[in-house]
Amino acid sequence: MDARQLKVEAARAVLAHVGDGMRLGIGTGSTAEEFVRLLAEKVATGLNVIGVPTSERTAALCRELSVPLSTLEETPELDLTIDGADEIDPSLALIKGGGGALLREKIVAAASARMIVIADQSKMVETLGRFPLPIEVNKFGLRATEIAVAAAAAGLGLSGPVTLRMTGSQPFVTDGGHFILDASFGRIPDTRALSNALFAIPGVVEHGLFIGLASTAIIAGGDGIQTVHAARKPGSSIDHDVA
Ligand SMILES: O=C(CO)[C@H](O)[C@H](O)COP(=O)(O)O
Repeated sequence: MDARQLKVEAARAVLAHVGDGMRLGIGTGSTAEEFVRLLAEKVATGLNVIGVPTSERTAALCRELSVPLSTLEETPELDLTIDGADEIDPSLALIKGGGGALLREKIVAAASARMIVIADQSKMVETLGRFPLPIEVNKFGLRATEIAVAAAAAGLGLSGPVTLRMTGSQPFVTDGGHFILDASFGRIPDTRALSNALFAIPGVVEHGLFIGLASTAIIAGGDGIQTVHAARKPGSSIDHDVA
């Protein structure tokens, strides 16, 4: 199976968690889009759900496929968010934001009772950090924020290029009107410490470390679907089921 087919399989498997009447957060990216396509088929045959999209891109696809939409203003409490990820570690901490939607993705996930992340097996890592960490920053004071991000990382023994994300010759601008810095720090042993250090920088709007948000990961691989549940209490173990 190629990578796209694995994404479709993960998206198909998560449909089992979607019930009638649910208020859904709908993620961004190629895996989330496979989910939207399958969800639209269910909606067309009578499933009643309302979706809050995490990006303009996802909203456009939902509209095109007639998936009913709401906003977080109208529907501030959600039952379930389904989203992709750039990296997933065994505790279900994530790196997200490869598609530039991390701010809305995190707001929507935090407003949800549960978040299920869907991915192909290439996204699983032992320690986050192979994928450059997206950091959403205010346009004002960009250079000062870049310097502060590098200094915060250095304080934790992390270093590496911090680059402004571009679209062609122009900086990439998020749906919220911000820029994104992609930080290639390599392995991040203490994600919580880096998260705290980044939030201490005034120009940082949000970062792509999602810690303690995903309750379940549905991972598609050559051997089938693996469902991983986050430990409910600190220190308790992670359950792995292979279906
Ligand atoms: O965080 C994201 C967008 O901001 C995506 O979920 C992440 O980049 C994974 O995308 P894909 O499913 O295309 O690999």
